Amino acid sequence: MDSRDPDLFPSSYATNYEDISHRGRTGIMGDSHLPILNEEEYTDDAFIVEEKPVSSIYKANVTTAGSSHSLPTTTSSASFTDQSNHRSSALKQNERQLSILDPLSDRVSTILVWKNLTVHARPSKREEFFQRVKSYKKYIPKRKCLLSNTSGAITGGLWAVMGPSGSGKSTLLNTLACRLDVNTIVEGEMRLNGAPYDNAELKRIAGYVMQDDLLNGCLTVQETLMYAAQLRLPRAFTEEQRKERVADAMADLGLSHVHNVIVGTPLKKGISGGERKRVCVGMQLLNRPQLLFLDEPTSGLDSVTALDLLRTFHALAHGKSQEKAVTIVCSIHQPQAKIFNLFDSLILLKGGGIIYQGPRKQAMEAYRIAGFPCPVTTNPADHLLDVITPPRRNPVIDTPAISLEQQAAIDEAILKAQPSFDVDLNMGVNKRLAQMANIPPSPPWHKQVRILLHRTFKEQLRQSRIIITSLVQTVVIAILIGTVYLKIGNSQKSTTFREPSLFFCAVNQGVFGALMVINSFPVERALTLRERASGTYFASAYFIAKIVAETLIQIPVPIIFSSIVYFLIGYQATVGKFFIFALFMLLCSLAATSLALMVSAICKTTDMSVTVLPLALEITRLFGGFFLAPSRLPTYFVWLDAISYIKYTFVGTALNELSGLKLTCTAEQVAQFACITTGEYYINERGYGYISIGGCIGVLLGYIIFCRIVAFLGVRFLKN
Ligand SMILES: Nc1ncnc2c1ncn2[C@@H]1O[C@H](COP(=O)(O)OP(=O)(O)OP(=O)(O)O)[C@@H](O)[C@H]1O
Repeated sequence: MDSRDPDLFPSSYATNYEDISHRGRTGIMGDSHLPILNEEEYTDDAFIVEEKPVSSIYKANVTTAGSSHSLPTTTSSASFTDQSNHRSSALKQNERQLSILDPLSDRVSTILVWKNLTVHARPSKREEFFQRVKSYKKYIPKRKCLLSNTSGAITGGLWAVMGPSGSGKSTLLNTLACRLDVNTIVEGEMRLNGAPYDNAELKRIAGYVMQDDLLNGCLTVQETLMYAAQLRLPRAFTEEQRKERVADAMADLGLSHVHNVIVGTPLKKGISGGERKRVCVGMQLLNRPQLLFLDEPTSGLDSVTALDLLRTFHALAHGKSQEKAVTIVCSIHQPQAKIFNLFDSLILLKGGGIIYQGPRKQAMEAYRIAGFPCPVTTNPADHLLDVITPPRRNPVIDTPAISLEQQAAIDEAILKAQPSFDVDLNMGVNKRLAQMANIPPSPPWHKQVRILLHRTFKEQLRQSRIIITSLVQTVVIAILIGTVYLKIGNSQKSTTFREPSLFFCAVNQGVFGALMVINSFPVERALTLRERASGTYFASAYFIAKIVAETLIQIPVPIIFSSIVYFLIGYQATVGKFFIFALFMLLCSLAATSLALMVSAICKTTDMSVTVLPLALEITRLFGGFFLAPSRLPTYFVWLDAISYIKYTFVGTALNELSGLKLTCTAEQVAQFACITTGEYYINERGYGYISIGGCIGVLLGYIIFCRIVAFLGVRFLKN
């Protein structure tokens, strides 16, 4: 069978191949008709394809490959031998492996090895339900295979994990970084410098930068890095040393010129996309990790920024000093040629299996041996993916698709064209003690609370526009309510205004705060989850700092509201009663924000939260004690009534205002026996007396504490 056998390559692909082969060969021979190449783009030796009898090698490969339908994995090319009982020969073996795998192996400090790694995803509850319904008694849970029996090693330098969309790049990265979803099952072994590792251990020596850059938009670059340094660096570091690390990270990443610029929010422009990505990397670099995982670092960046960023990564991976060299692993989608040429090594994935692993330059050689030399004018990264990605059938231009057999033969040929190597789990075992010895822990809990409190205050004050707007809104609404019910006095008529005005005040304070929390918390939660995943702080430290800072910032609003409303409406003018009224407004406002916090911590997304919260608010209003007096409430609604914080605010303020109230009557009202002289009459008539003022305060405090505990549990345990 020839490499251009029409059975193996349908017409369109054969033409394509013909073209590839022709151009490849003319390129080698220096055909003068070829376009003059941009030196930076094409000087890489990956493009210089040596002339060899390609077709014979390919022929041998595809003949043995047969017509297998299964996707290839590295196990087909690697023979695994357990050498744990032969330490010295294992070390020699290590060196040999490293020299095959990694051109920079002499300066490697951390080696990550995995063997027979398989990852499955369990079906979601919904999928499982439908599968059960469909198959009834014969139900066998169907798992989706995300990675199938892969083995490999990551050593020093800059690594690219490439592959078609859905091939498992992020899954491989997340598995190695111990960051998989909870619905996944991992089988196989992973070792770091010869020892099994877990998330906690990896956090100490590795960083992970996710695809989307979640950062605090209102902090500057320097502040962002400084807070990260305070939270992540060992407690023995002095403030000066932390500043030095931050300055170092900014210098390494080319961020010094924007150190004072805010990161930016969708409404307020800050640093550029590439700079945001650098800040994320900088945060991970602060504790000098030996390993850095980056998920799609160039996504969303223009080509110049992407190239610039990758040059920075290349410089970091090849560090100025051995101490500073970081092994960087990036998952990346079809990089441009200049970016591709910056990578030292490559892992090429397809359908959850590894098709190629080793030095980048060698990949082109393997493809050439397999019969697919890269044409000189083609981006090598595109070529690597094009060959392993079967073209889809296109009925419009009548392109026949490649059959599974043909594609499997191509994959097999590429696998066979690579030098085989053994994956030894003991690789790097001799480096372990020197590199991973006791790293001192980061700051204690109370210090984390202090740092986070400082950060939260700073963020809130930077958003002073929101605080000022909320204060202005409070003043305006307080004046409006005050003037609508202006000076109600003590006449018999005043009783028709007193309770509605009290209820309106409770509703106002009980809704305002909730709306602000519901919109902002889900974004903050996502950022917190990410920071905690990097081991930055404890969930409890974050939560306490958040609660304290927000409560302190929230206090002025109900106080200002009460001061305006109370005196404009003219409730009983005694100091004690005013303070009790203001206390109820404060508790009502805190109960509202606590409810909103709980809803958004449980619902997790803004969309879900804004659907659930209005229902909860409506219930608290409906059962607020005003539309339906507590004495007339049907028993089957008692439980809904019990969870309405507005009711306890309203009843509490009504008891406060009506007790001791003296009402005046006209002579006519006395003559008609229509004169009620005390507020207590209304307390009895409406049934407010079933609880005391202290009882209302106690219930509101209990409500606030309960909602905050549930919110904390949501933040602590709901991770996705
Ligand atoms: N937790 C999961 N549950 C179910 N399926 C999953 C899960 N994680 C990944 N997958 C599936 O596994 C396959 C590989 O996903 P992965 O995100 O690793 O691919 P990728 O190569 O990074 O893709 P892309 O380049 O498009 O981001 C996809 O088909 C994806 O839908």
